[in-house]
Amino acid sequence: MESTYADMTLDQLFGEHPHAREFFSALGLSSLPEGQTLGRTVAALDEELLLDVGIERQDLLGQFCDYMAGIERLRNQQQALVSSVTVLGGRDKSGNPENFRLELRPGEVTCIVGPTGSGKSRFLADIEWLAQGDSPTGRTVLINGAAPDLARRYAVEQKLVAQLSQNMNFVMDLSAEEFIRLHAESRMVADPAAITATILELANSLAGEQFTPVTPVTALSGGQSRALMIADVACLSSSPIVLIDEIENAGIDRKRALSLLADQDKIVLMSTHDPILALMGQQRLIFKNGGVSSIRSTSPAERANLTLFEEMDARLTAVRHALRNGEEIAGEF
Ligand SMILES: Nc1ncnc2c1ncn2[C@@H]1O[C@H](COP(=O)(O)OP(=O)(O)OP(=O)(O)O)[C@@H](O)[C@H]1O
Repeated sequence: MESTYADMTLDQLFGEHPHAREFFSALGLSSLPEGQTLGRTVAALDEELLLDVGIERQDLLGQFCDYMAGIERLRNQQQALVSSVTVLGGRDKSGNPENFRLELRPGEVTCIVGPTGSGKSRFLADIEWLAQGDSPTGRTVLINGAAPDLARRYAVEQKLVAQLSQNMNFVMDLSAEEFIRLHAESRMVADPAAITATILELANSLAGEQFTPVTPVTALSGGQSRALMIADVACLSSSPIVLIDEIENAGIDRKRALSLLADQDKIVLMSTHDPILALMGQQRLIFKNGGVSSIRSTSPAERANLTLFEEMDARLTAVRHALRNGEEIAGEF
C-alpha cells in the first residue's frame, strides 16, 4: 500500500482521496508541491519541519497508510449500515401497477429520466420518506432487504438520506467557512479546521466561479452553493444515500461531483434532463405517467457516445465562456 501511495502525485492523491489532504494539514504540512509524487515529497521534506511535527521521515508514509486504512474502515462501517436499498414498484398516476424490484448498492449512481411531470421528484421523495406503501405511488422502500424501523424514518440525527435539491437558499448570516466549520464541529470530527479547508477547496474546484472562505453563504451563486453542499455531503455527511434533483445549469464540474459522491460509497440517485449526466450513471430509470416504465443499464456503446457528447459539451462551454467575455463567436470553437 505504501508504494501505491508513494508513487501517486499529490494532485492525484488529493483528487482521488479528499481526506488525504487532512492528514498533512493536521501535521501543519499544508502547502506541499502537488506535481510531485508523495514518495519524493516526503524524501524532500525539511528536517526541521519534521522535527517540529515530531515524526520520523521513515514513519511518515506508514502513518499515512494507517490513517487511510482508518478512513476505509469508517467507510465500511457506513456501508455495513446500509448495504442495499430496495424499491418495490407501486402504481403510476392511472393506478396501473409498476411491477419492478430495484436493488441499489453503495458506490452506484442511478439516473432518473423522463418528461416534465412524469414523477421523477416523487420517486426521490418516496426514497427520502422511506415509503412503506403509504405515499401516493404505493411504493415500498427496504433497507438491507427489510422494512426500516420507525426510528430510521423519523430520525433527525444520523439521517439515511441526504438531499441536494435545485433550489438552495441560505438564510444564515455566516461565511462559507463558518457554516462548514459549524457542521464539522457538530459532527465531532478530529480536526474541524482541516476538514473545513478541504471542503472549501473541493467546492471551489467544482464551482465554475471561485469564492473565498469569508464569502457569506447568502452571497453564493446557485452553482457555488451546489458545489459547497456536494463537497460537504461527500466529506462530512454520514448519510449513505444521496438524492440529487437536477445539477444541470449549476455551472459546476458535474462529472467530478458525481464521482466524488460515488467514491465515498454513497448510493446516488439523480433526477436529470441532461443526457450527459443521464449516461454517467450505471443505470437509468425511465419514467412515464408517474411510474417507472423501464430500467436500462448504461451499455458500452452508450459509454462510447458519452465521450463524444462530453467533447460536444466542452465545445459549447467554450462558446458560453467566449459569449460571457464579449467575444465574437466566429471561427473554430
Ligand atoms: N405514481 C403517482 N401517483 C400519483 N401521483 C403522482 C405519481 N407520480 C407523480 N405524481 C404526482 O405528479 C406530479 C408531478 O410529478 P413530479 O414532480 O415527480 O414530476 P417530475 O418528473 O419531477 O417533473 P419535473 O421534471 O418537471 O421536475 C406531482 O404532484 C407528483 O406528486
